[in-house]
Order: sequence, then C-alpha cells, then structure tokens
Amino acid sequence: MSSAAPPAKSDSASPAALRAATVKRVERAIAELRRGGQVLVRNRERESAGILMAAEMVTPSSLPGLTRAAGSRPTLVLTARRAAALKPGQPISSVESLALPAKADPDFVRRLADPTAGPAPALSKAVAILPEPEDGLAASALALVKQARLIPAALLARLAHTDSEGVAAAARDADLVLIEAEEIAAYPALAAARLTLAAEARVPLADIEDARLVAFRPPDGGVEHIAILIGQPEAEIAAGRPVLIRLHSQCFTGDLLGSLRCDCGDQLRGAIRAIAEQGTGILLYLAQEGRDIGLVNKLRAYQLQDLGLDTVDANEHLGFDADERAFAPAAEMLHQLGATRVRLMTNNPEKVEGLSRHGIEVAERVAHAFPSNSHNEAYLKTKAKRSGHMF
Ligand SMILES: Nc1nc2c(ncn2[C@@H]2O[C@H](COP(=O)(O)OP(=O)(O)OP(=O)(O)O)[C@@H](O)[C@H]2O)c(=O)[nH]1
Ligand SMILES: [Zn+2]
Repeated sequence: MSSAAPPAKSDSASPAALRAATVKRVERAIAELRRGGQVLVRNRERESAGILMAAEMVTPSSLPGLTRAAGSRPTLVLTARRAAALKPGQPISSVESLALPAKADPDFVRRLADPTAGPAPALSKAVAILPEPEDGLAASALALVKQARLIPAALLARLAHTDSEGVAAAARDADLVLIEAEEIAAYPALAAARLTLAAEARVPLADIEDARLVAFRPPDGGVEHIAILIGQPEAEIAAGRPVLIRLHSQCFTGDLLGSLRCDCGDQLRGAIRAIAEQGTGILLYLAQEGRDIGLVNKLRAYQLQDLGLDTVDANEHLGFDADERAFAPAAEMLHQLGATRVRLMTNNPEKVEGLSRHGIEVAERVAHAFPSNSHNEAYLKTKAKRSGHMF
C-alpha cells in the first residue's frame, strides 16, 4: 500500500477530483484497519496527529509497534456509550480516552473495548479516564473505526512532531496511510452521494413475477444496495402519484435463515406481497446489517441480549448508538429512481424523518407490523418502548 500523503489542495484540482481522492484515501484507511494495520490521522486545524489501530485487532506485536512508530504510548479511545457501561453513573463526554498500564496485553485491551471478550478490567489509577486533549484526534479515530464496522474502540498514539515534515516522516517510516480529520468527517456524505447504478435485471419473484432488481454500488468497495422495482413505478411517478415504498435493512439472520429473534423475514416478504397487491412500488434492500453495526457486531449484540440486555442497551454496551443507520443512501437511490414522493411502509418514525431530511416527501406512513413469536416478543416491545416504533 502506498504511503502517499494527501496532495496539497491546489487550485487546479477540481472539486470532483478532490472528493474522489478523499473517498479513495478513507477506503484505504478502512481496509488497513480491517486487516489490523495502523493509520496516521492528522487534524490540520488543531495541528495534531496520531497513529491509530482498531482495538479489536490488537496483537502482542502491534502494541509496542504503535509506541515505536508514534514515539508515545497509546491510549485506548472509547465511545461515551462504552465508557458509560464501564463506569456507570459517571458524567462522561462524547469520547473518552483511557490510560493503559505498561503491562496491558491484547486480552486486557479487548476486554475493555468489547463486552463479549470477557469481564472488563476495573477502572483504577492505572486504567483511568484521562482528560481529553482538545486535538480532535480521538473523535476522528472512532469515526474511522466505526466506518470499518469494527468495535468502536481505537488505540491512539499521538505524534510528538506534528509539523508537515514530522508527520510526513512518520508516515514514510512506518509506511502508513495518512488521512486528514476533515476527510473522515466528509466521507459518509461523499460515499452516499457517489452511488452508481451497477446492474439491472428482471427477476420474477414467487409473489410477483413483474419484478426488477437494480444494484447501486457504493464507492467504498462495500456491498451493493438493491432496489426491487415491482410493476411500473415509473408510471406512478409520471402521473405525479406517490410511490409505495419500503426501506428494508439487511438482516442475514432474519431474511435468509428465517431467524425468529426479529421480525425482518416477515417484514421483507410481507412488503413484497403488499407492493404486489397494490400493483406497483419499490423495496430498497439496504446493506445496513444490524442497524448498520455489521453482522459480526450484531452477533455480539445477540450474545449480550442472551445475558439480559435489551436490543438498545446491547448496542450501547458495545459502544454504538442504538441505531447507526444513515438515510443518505436510501434517499440517493430514490432520487436516482425519480421517486421523490412516497408512501412509506414502516413503524419507525426515524425513517420518516430521515427520508424527509434528505429531500424525499413522505406523503403517508403505512403501518407494517406482523404477529410476534415467543423469541422476538421482548425485542418488539423494546422497539415500541425505547425506539418509538408505532405498533
Ligand atoms: N444491532 C441490532 N440489530 C438488529 C437486532 N435485531 C434486528 N436487527 C437489525 O435491525 C434491522 C431491522 O431493520 P428494519 O426492519 O428495516 O427497520 P426497523 O427500524 O425495525 O423499522 P420498521 O421499518 O418499522 O421495520 C436489520 O438490519 C436487522 O439486522 C438487534 O438485536 N441488534
Ligand atoms: Zn432481523
């Protein structure tokens, strides 16, 4: 992997080229983190820089390696959610950094970061929450690790020399991707805006033969989002009528395996049937597994739920928000399909608001609930009680 530093912003580079370069660099950084590598992050505005790696990927050699590359000992950066789980009842800010004792090994780090890795070490003088430096690096590190769909916890070692030469030398010496804090912040919106229509095909379904699949490819090498077009939504759009749609977030366990832990399988097939009955509509099958924490983290959340947490607390103990989904990709697909006025099948008020924020007019919410079973009853109750779902 090249260690090329971001080019200085010249007047000759077009905004589109700069956006493409940003997406490329963030994708490289994500790939590095997912394979256990290190990334150099710089905040030009605050003249700070540090080297980070994902806490869940730490190995015996990477801890001293990080210290060597940065010239300082790493701290463990956690989300406020995770810090609150480690230290209930304490006031916490948005991001927390923990000092690590010199003897900290990978298992010690992982148990602080991941509640499914074993009992967390108690916070003490040696493992204390540190006053957060105003350099913005911890928040950038967490945002990047989250984009990599890893447990949102990072080891971050700050550089002593943060002038351009010092940063360039650190990147060169350790062969690191160098990424700017502003690029990490800009990435989610840029990535959603650059969905490209990759392929389209007629796919007759058991419940409706007149169906077409359109695949939208994200620029980050991630899984494509799929629009399932039933009947002729184009005719509805041309006639100025709102299109019946469903936003369905991918659920490997529910959609494919028929898991009884959730209602996703029923909702998926039920939505296709409902659209088929009405004759026309669109189902967006969104690659946002586990409310966008990813399948691996969803399995961790299930493990915590088996120990007594509900679906909201389980996400938060892992360090995530209860729902990490963004609505920009769904809205972008609808814009590209021309369906900007919709009747939305959902029980989730957040989906109505999320689409509206991105310029989609939700003319009507259509309820979309199915009977519960003994395995998903508590899950559905929690959605109603804590996430505002209207059942
Ligand atoms: N993190 C997490 N995700 C879950 C859990 N159970 C189901 N999911 C995910 O939740 C998502 C459900 O998505 P949807 O059915 O589209 O959305 P919703 O918020 O329930 O809203 P509705 O439109 O009313 O169905 C899927 O991505 C599932 O994988 C859980 O316990 N934890
Ligand atoms: Zn599900």
